[in-house]
Amino acid sequence: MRKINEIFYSLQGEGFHTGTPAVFIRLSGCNLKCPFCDTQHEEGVLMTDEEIMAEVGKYPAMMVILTGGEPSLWIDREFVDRLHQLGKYVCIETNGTHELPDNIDWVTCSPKRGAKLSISRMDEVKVVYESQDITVYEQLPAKHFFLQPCSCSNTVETVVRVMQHPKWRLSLQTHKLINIS
Ligand SMILES: C[S@@+](CC[C@H](N)C(=O)[O-])C[C@H]1O[C@@H](n2cnc3c(N)ncnc32)[C@H](O)[C@@H]1O
Ligand SMILES: Nc1nc2[nH]cc(C(=O)O)c2c(=O)[nH]1
Ligand code: SF4
Ligand SMILES: [Mg+2]
Repeated sequence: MRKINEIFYSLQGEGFHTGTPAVFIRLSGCNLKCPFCDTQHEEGVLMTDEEIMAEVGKYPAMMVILTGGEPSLWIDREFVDRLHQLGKYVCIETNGTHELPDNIDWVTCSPKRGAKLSISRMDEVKVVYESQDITVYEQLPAKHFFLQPCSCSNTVETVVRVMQHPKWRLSLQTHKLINIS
């Protein structure tokens, strides 16, 4: 059984896959308490993997995004395999503090200040911009680097910082801009 906060169908709003239809599986619970966190994830219902797969199977999208809370605390290789058996491409949104199963297709790592990283593989880095030094993240082993305004509040500052550090690209939370989930 896994504690599920919500399963919903939307577009990936952020980062490299922005605009791609995806089923989101939001697992409940996190090991961090980021002051800016935009997600209420503590509530949830226990579901079997069969129930989760049945819900995911209702939607036509190929992409599944595991998020939370911190999904790495709650998922394993077998869970990812089951999604693969449904023909899904499995992405994860993680703070990077906990190891991941090695069969995930796409890893989005969003490092948090003061939280030590424990993962060695990531496809994209997505930093929530709070005026911190972003160059410390530039040695991470990712192909893509995104800087994301915090709660859509500091977009101009984020644009300026990206233009000063062109290794980075702007990630907007586009779902918030168009009022979808
Ligand atoms: C809610 S978190 C869940 C996954 C994981 N715990 C993590 O932090 O990566 C999903 C994404 O939203 C980002 N995020 C959280 N609060 C935000 C905010 N207020 N503004 C912009 N991005 C935010 C996180 O950094 C992460 O990239
Ligand atoms: N549309 C949409 N895209 C997202 N990308 C990452 C999200 C998350 O909360 O992890 C998220 C979300 O909550 N909604
Ligand atoms: S790690 Fe992610 S889910 Fe956990 S508090 Fe921070 S932003 Fe929210
Ligand atoms: Mg979100």
